[in-house]
Amino acid sequence: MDDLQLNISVPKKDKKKVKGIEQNASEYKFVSNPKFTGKTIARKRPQNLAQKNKSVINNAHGSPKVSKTSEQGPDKSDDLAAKLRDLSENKGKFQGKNYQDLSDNLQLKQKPRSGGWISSLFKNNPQVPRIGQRAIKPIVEKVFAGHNFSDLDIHPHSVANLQQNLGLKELMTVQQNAVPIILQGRDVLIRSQTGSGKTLAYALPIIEGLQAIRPKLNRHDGIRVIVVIPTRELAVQTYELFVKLVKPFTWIVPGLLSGGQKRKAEKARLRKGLSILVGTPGRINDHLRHTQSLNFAKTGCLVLDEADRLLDMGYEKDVAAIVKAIEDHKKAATYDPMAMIKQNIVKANPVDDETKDSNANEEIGEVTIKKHNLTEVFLSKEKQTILLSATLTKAVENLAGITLVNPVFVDTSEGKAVIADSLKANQSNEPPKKVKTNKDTPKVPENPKIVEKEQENDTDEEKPAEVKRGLKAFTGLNHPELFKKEDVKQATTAKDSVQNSVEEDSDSDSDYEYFKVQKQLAAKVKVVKNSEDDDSDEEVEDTKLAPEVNTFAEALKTAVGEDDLVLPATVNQTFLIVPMKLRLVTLCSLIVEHCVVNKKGGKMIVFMATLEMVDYHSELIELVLTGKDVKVKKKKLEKSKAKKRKANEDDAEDAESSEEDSDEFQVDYEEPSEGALIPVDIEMFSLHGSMPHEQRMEVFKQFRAAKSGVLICTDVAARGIDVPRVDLVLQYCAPASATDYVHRVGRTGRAARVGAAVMFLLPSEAQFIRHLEEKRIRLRQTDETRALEALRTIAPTATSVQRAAVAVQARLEKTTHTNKDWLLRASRAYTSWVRFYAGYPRDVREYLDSKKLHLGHAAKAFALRDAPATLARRVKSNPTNKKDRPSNRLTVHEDEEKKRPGFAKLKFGFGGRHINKQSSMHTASEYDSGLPPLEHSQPKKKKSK
Ligand SMILES: Nc1ncnc2c1ncn2[C@@H]1O[C@H](COP(=O)(O)OP(=O)(O)OP(=O)(O)O)[C@@H](O)[C@H]1O
Repeated sequence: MDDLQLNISVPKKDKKKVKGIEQNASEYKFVSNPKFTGKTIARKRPQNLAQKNKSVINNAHGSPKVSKTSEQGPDKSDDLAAKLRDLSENKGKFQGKNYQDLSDNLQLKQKPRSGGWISSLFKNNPQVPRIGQRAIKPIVEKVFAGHNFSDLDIHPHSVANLQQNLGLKELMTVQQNAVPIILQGRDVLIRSQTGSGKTLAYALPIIEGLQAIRPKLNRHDGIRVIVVIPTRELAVQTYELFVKLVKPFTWIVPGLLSGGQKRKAEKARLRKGLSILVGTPGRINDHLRHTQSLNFAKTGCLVLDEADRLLDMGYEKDVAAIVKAIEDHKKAATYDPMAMIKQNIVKANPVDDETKDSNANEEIGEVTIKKHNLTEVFLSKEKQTILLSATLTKAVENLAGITLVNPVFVDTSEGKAVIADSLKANQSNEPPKKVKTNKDTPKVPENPKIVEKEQENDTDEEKPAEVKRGLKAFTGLNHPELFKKEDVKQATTAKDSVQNSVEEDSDSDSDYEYFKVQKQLAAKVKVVKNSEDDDSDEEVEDTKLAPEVNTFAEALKTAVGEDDLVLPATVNQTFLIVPMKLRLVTLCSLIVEHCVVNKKGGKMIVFMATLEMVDYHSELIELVLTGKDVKVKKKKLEKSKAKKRKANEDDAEDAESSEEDSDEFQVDYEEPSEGALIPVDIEMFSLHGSMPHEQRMEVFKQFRAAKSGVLICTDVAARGIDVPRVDLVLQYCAPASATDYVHRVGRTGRAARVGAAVMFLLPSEAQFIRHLEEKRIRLRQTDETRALEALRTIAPTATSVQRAAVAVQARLEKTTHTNKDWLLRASRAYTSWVRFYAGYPRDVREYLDSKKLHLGHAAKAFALRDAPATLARRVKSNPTNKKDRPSNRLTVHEDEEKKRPGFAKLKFGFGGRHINKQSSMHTASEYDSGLPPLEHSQPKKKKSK
């Protein structure tokens, strides 16, 4: 263990360096050890060394003695004057206490028996490397399109509502490109950068499609739209947008199912009826299993927002189950009076195209409102699917291949496929086009109306039957009434033959497999149909109809293969290399600088790795910087303490030993010479996935409303959330992937606003920048020498930046060592981070290598003074430290499976439960959706004889 202890001594040969620092005390610099190898550099301190090295000893009478070390210093008189001033300012503070004067002039003292290891904040730090910038040309996106909402073919009430209630007039690029296509009822995959207005790009046409349904919808008509979203906060935000958009159309009712809430209330809401359902996949699935009134027979549109996240969080089964439920419910809905009436009317009054068009439109005053194809989709048994994300992955490509039929790919980044249409290639019978450069990009008419018109022609005139069949691969085959009789016959024959061939080797338990089979089936049926239509042209038709060989597939493949990431050009991206020991004080400094010094009223988000880190850091920083005690959190803590006390009645003995432990941590601490820190007014917030639902929602609401403040959070806040006025994103812990980096940074600089993003890296992590550069992300290194300057604002009596930093660190450590609770929280945060660090995904592990961590220095970054092994033992041995396991939304009991007839069975996990193998260790608890928790199996009691 010796090699993990921290060194407090100053070896003689280092003294020159120390003096050098003292000389330039005003010019702050990280002191580095140039020979740092990333391995342990500290050594055990001989017990008596501290005494020998005391430079300023304040004896019981307060008379300062100057040590040899300081005598040798060239700026002796200055230094002495500073010390004398300190002494007069802090009269009496040092009575009877011993302080060392090392490189940073101040040291914390600790009882030798609690490990006896203390370290200097500025000593033995590894050198901060300079990372030059490579010539990377980031991809840019034009955010605004230069058109207005009134240019779209949408209801004037919607245009007015957007302007009056949302303050929106000009269209964003993604909206201009995507709205007309969605109004066409086409399946779409949309990729555009963070904060580019994707939510409105799908919500607006959906409302447009729904409001045109006549007779008007009512809430009992069933759920028409399902929007699946990975996190609760994003679900709430999206739901709120729908609420705003339906203002002019009060008969459309949006609803929210987001987990964490009482099932009973949600059930009641579902019974009352909804037109649009926004929810997290786990919760929707939960209701699918337990709520009889939830029915998707009328669902005409499915939106999968943050599609890549939905998949990499292990939600793919939930998503597949929802898609399948829509399919099953539609299939099961044999009696549909509205559809029958509509069909009969059509049969009785065959009309020509012109009359049909005029019937389809409605007159409002002098304006004629067009009925779009999407409205027809809502009235049929078909379904439109929309996938969205700012980042694409192979998994999204697979999902698109499985769920989208004859889709359109909208990518708004420069030089990419603006619109790649799977039907366009088929029509022209041209080989698939390359979409890498502007030159090769499929031509898109500038006016969205033209796009719409062209597509109308494509679908309505040239290939209506094909579109009808192809567009809805899953629903069409199961709803023969949509086809002519002969089509049905062929479809059924083809279906049978494909089904037979596939059933043998398919995994009938897997929803995902089910969709693959369905997709194959749909493609094969199309081929069969066409070969019968024209035998001689078989080969050509085959190529034409295979959805894989088209512009869409090529464009998507290229986009995924290139793996380039796009960030708003308005965000100034930088990184700061901070030695481990200085991380916490540097964080405090940046918070003070951003919220107090530079921009009064700055609003920032700080991303940390684990929920334990979030809890601990937010409370600690709030207490140290503002002096405020967090009452709510304390209450929560007391509650959980009481609960634990009840549960552990027989822990009296352990409690006693814990008391002893806390004694051990009563550090002989005194304020450093700088005296008390000046409290500043900063509002702190914290957010993570394991917080109680109400608290989580309240924090989100408060932070959104706040004019300034700091939100410390995990990646639960990295996706989609749109908090106004966030002007700085700070990544305190490196992200698990370049994609996560993009989404975290994307919380600022939204809708073309200016923002800044800073990432903290350890010296050993510096090469992570190269990894980001490979994805065309370019960052600039910030000068670390100024990073701590803001601390002088809160420690104004400090004579140097270093002194201020030590004073803040001292206060942080003092707070952490006040009592057992604090220490446990710190230890938990520390161990959770170490564990997290060891679990970085393989492709970033070479840059974020846990073997290069200095665990002793890391303890300092958690304001701990104890050796890592002691901490780990403490955390492990404390019986009250057993955390409640987060409820696992991926677990479903077998008896629940049976509640909904026809619901697909999932694979068996341990102990008769179904467990999704792909649940990610990094995110599982963050995205809990409220399903019942795992029950711990009780060990069988031995029968007493
Ligand atoms: N036409 C518009 N003009 C101005 N602001 C807009 C417009 N459309 C949307 N916005 C605003 O842009 C912000 C970002 O929108 P949104 O949350 O939909 O982005 P996003 O692309 O979904 O981002 P992310 O990928 O991070 O989820 C929101 O504050 C929204 O109100």
